[in-house]
Amino acid sequence: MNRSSNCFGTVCLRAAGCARTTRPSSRVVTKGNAHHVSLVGWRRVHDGSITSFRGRSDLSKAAGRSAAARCDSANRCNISSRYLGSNSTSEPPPPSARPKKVTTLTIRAKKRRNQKITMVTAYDYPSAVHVDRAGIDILLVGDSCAMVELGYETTQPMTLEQMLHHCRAAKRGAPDRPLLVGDMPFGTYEFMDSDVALRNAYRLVKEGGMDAVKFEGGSASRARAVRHVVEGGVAVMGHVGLLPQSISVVGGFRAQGRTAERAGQILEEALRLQDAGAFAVVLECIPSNVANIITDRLEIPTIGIGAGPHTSGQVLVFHDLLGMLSHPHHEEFVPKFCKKYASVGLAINEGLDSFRQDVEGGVFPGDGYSPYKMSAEETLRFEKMLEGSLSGDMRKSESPQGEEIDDLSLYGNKR
Ligand SMILES: Nc1nc(=O)c2c([nH]1)NC[C@@H]1CN(c3ccc(C(=O)N[C@@H](CCC(=O)O)C(=O)O)cc3)CN21
Ligand SMILES: CC(C)C(=O)C(=O)O
Repeated sequence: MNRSSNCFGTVCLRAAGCARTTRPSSRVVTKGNAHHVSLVGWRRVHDGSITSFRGRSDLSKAAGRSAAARCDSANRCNISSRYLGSNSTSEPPPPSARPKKVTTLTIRAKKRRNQKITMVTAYDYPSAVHVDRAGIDILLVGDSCAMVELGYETTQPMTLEQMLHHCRAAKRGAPDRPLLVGDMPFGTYEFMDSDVALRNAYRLVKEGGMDAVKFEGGSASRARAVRHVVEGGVAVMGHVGLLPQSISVVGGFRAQGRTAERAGQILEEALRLQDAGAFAVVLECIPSNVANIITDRLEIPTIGIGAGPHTSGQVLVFHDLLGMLSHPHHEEFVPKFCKKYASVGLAINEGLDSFRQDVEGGVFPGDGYSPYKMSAEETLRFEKMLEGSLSGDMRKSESPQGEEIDDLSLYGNKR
């Protein structure tokens, strides 16, 4: 076993749940030829309380340095051991160290305490794991999935079945900590009969594993549906300003609320959604001053996208903020309000290009990536068999590796 993984199995396991380490948390200690990482510190957990931790892991010097760095980053990132691939999980994390579930109450409390709320979209297992690891408060399985994952030009084609498929994958990636919000797809909640909305909201909760659902729009009839769904026991996030699902009415993905009348209307819609029981509301593509006033007038938090810095929180699309969409098909949809925090698309292009070059040039796999060997004895038997000197019966003869195979895990590791 890689000695540095001790650190993940014991120390960082206890660190799961911390949001921020408030004292230095790791130190590589060298005594003669022995090295270990000493971890002692205090951390603030998600409910705001402070807790202490202490740990030690014996390491080689190089592994020590890298483990210390990884543990520090684990502390910062608030991750649980299952995401770190720990293979020494004999010691379960104490309940106090488990990641604390973000709830609608947590979100409301953050606004009251003047703490910014973070929300990022994720549509599948790996992106949900990443969003969870980064300590983001709210994971939105948004219907922008239709555009960034499924290649549609708008969000309108997304079906409830497609949404459920993506919700289930995201849920498997982030089952414990972030608040999971699923978008109600276009055509699943607008009917005058609010029971349709309630029925579909129940599906996102029961089959998709979502904690809450999001509706676009703040008309009186939309607010009635929101009230009905909240009364039915499903938390609802509202969404005003630019409503991408109504693109055929609006005419394009562009800013809203730039006249006094329209800004007043958006404020009214947000107040109506609050009154109907929404726990938060997204403000999309509106001027900063308008978002500021709406945030001030509302009791519930506002989550902005292209709405300036004064909202209670911010949301961005996963692919946009990570710079994944360097393909021209995507680039035309990346909004100008989006800051790119990474160039993942570039890294993907480079990786794929290198693979192609390596295979075409005969460089990959080479000896280094051809791990499966046949013993000299079996090679000889094989050669003889090919020469036709072995009978069919002998081919079935017990292989010396037969028992060993039983002892291997699905991934070929020795148990
Ligand atoms: N990748 C992605 N990111 C998003 O944030 C996002 C989606 N897709 N799909 C659904 C909606 C659509 N969004 C968008 C997309 C583009 C602009 C944008 O850049 N609009 C330009 C004007 C474009 C025009 O006039 O046609 C602007 O100046 O506001 C705004 C919001 C936000 N949402
Ligand atoms: C952009 C966000 C707010 C959204 O609604 C989506 O991702 O669908």
